[in-house]
Amino acid sequence: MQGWPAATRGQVIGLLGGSFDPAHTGHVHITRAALRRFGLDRVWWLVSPGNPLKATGPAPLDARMAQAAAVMRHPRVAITDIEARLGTRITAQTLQALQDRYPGVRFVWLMGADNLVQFHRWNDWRWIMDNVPVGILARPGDRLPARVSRAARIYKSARLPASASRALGRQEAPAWCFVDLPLNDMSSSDIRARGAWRKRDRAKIVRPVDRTVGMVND
Ligand SMILES: Nc1ncnc2c1ncn2[C@@H]1O[C@H](COP(=O)(O)OP(=O)(O)OP(=O)(O)O)[C@@H](O)[C@H]1O
Ligand SMILES: O=C(O)c1ccc[n+]([C@@H]2O[C@H](COP(=O)([O-])O)[C@@H](O)[C@H]2O)c1
Repeated sequence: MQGWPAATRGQVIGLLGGSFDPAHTGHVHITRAALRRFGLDRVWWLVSPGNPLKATGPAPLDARMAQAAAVMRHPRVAITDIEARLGTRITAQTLQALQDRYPGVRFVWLMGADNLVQFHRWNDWRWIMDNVPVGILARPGDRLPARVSRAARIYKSARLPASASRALGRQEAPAWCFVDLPLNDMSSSDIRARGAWRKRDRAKIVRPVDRTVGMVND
């Protein structure tokens, strides 16, 4: 979307950061689950200029934004290039900038279980835990490793049971919650490995690379 998404005081906004290189049904699936399970008013996708821990850069931002907008169509979900606008790619900095820009709005950081496994390698990851509630969504292969990850162990006492997940956005940080959900095994790296993304003229792709997307969005 162009410009800054609207939000009003007291709203709970889930932030799903990602390379989205390309976006796929797994992203759609967890976004819809997050809206429901974490009681969110909105979800904003933060299409990243580039993951600070990945050596190789993603496809051009415009192409990833267009693909993401084609895949994720939902009245309560906005596809944004907020990090490019802010000039940030480190999540802690992005969150701090958003808190400054949207006073009174409650943000929840969303991520798949694979990211919890290596969360302790992120820049200022403890700042994130201490300042923003975190919602974790199950991902094939990563449910168990996530639960025993370093971040999960260190912040064990801040874990909210899944039965209380809808309260996550109203909790004071540190608070995190892991929810199980029907698994979706899509991944961007698989799509890239199949040549279904990078080998095309990415700037022109505006339709979903995965035909099941229509069903998921219905
Ligand atoms: N199938 C999935 N199930 C659960 N979470 C997912 C799934 N796909 C992506 N995610 C989560 O969505 C966020 C953005 O993911 P990202 O854009 O990196 O896609 P990806 O498929 O993980 O890409 P790659 O394969 O290149 O690592 C991350 O928090 C990731 O954990
Ligand atoms: O801030 C960090 O150090 C950091 C390290 C790794 C990943 N992230 C963010 O995590 C999100 C998921 O990244 P990715 O590449 O797995 O889609 C995306 O918003 C990244 O910017 C952030």
